[in-house]
Amino acid sequence: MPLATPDVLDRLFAVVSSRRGTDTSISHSARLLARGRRKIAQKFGEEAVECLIEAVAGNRDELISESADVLYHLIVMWVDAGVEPGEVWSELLRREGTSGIAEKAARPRDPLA
Ligand SMILES: N=c1c2ncn([C@@H]3O[C@H](COP(=O)(O)OP(=O)(O)OP(=O)(O)O)[C@@H](O)[C@H]3O)c2ncn1[C@@H]1O[C@H](COP(=O)(O)O)[C@@H](O)[C@H]1O
Repeated sequence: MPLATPDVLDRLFAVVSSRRGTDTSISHSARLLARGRRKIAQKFGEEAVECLIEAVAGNRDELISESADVLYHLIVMWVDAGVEPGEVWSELLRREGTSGIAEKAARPRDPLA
């Protein structure tokens, strides 16, 4: 049994990638990928909204479950867009140690603002 570590995201990405172009009657990922980018984006948006509803309601267990749905649908979106998980991990690594407050303060000022 694999460990419950973030490696599960890399494994999930590999499985969803392998489903592209396969039988849509046995794979939900294959079905979603076949339905196209707009549907994939719509499903991600729906899952994100369900997730935030549980967060606001303070439903901890449902928040965990909906978070897993969001991550699955985000990964389907990456597969469709040709984004590799490592590219996102690299972006997170690049940001590591930089406070969001400091990053925002360092942005060029909009002269029209
Ligand atoms: N993590 C998930 C996962 N999370 C959610 N879902 C499915 O996402 C679907 C969401 O259901 P909805 O009714 O909201 O969406 P829908 O069926 O597209 O319906 P409509 O919105 O079109 O009406 C359900 O069928 C869930 O089972 C997932 N399906 C698959 N996985 C993982 O992906 C792997 C590959 O799955 P398959 O591609 O199905 O083999 C699995 O082994 C799992 O590890």
